[in-house]
Amino acid sequence: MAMSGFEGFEKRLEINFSGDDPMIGIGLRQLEFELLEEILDAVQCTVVSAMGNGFFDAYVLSESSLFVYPTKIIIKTCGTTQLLKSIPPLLVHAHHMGLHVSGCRYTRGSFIFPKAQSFPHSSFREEVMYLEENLPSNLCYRKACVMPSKKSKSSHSWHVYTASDEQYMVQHNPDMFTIEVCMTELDRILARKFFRRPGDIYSGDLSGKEMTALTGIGNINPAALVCDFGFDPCGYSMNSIDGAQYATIHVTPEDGYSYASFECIGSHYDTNILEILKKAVQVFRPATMSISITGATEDLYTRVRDIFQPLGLNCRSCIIDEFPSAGNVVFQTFTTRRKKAADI
Ligand SMILES: C[S@+](CC[C@H](N)C(=O)[O-])C[C@H]1O[C@@H](n2cnc3c(N)ncnc32)[C@H](O)[C@@H]1O
Repeated sequence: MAMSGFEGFEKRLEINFSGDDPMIGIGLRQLEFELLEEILDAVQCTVVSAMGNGFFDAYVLSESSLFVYPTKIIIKTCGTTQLLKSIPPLLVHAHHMGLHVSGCRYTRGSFIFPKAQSFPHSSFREEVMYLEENLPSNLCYRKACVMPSKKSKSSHSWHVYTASDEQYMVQHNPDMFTIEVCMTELDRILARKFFRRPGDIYSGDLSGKEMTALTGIGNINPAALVCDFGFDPCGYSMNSIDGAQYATIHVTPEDGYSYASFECIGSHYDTNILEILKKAVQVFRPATMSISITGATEDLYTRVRDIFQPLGLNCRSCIIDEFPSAGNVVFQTFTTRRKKAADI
């Protein structure tokens, strides 16, 4: 942990694969646990809890989450983890299974403690150089961009890198989108629910279950299965699985650098997703928030913006950029009325 505090803002890496393997129905899910541990070792985090269904496996990590689908892997890590170092061992193991990379997307917000990060995360420039050096040359459609929250010098930006090959451009499903919510300055009373009670002797699993119930996180999507973990003395992580779709929440409740994230994937035909998003934000009532949607339509990001107004969270900036194979990435920032737009 940084001397200054825990870095809640996550780095997120999604890698898509393709191949002629007859086992493609299982694909990356065949990876033995020891090999997953080896990949996570390079990142400097560990598995603390796991579950799966017919579609994918979901792991809660000591620093955020890992999702393994047959041809897609998503790793999200916070703190001072070195997420991009997962790429070389992951590509080696995938290659042994007859899978090759067809698409990659790396995203993150602005770190609260950027100086605490080490190689290859000391700057976005360094991250992009590392990605360029470690991804195969068939990913010829590449783009890196920092999306600011304001035209002037901004304190919060969304960093996006995408790379894909011809095949991924064809296979990519435009009906799906990813929502990444980063919340800071959490309501202090609500944040306290993510501290363990002094003297409790619960395991991380039991503590997580208690936090899920106490905070209302368990009601966000009653149809989903939840795997949760409560850290000691504070902090919380959960993954939920609902068919082929996941959602994940991570909480750093410490005052001064409180942070929570919510992420889910959705389909443009799924009308329930906005209600889920609204419920997730209400658990934390942040004073500042950013929402990034990859694969967004105008209808979707407008509706997302509008659901938060009744909660007192006003949209302060909205920036849109197009990425090959990822479609539109829309980055919106919000603050409560009591905060001035100049604060973000
Ligand atoms: C892993 S969790 C959730 C991370 C997530 N990215 C976030 O901050 O939203 C981080 C919280 O758990 C606390 N924590 C306690 N023990 C920890 C451990 N062994 N590893 C990581 N975090 C731990 C941290 O102080 C922090 O409040």
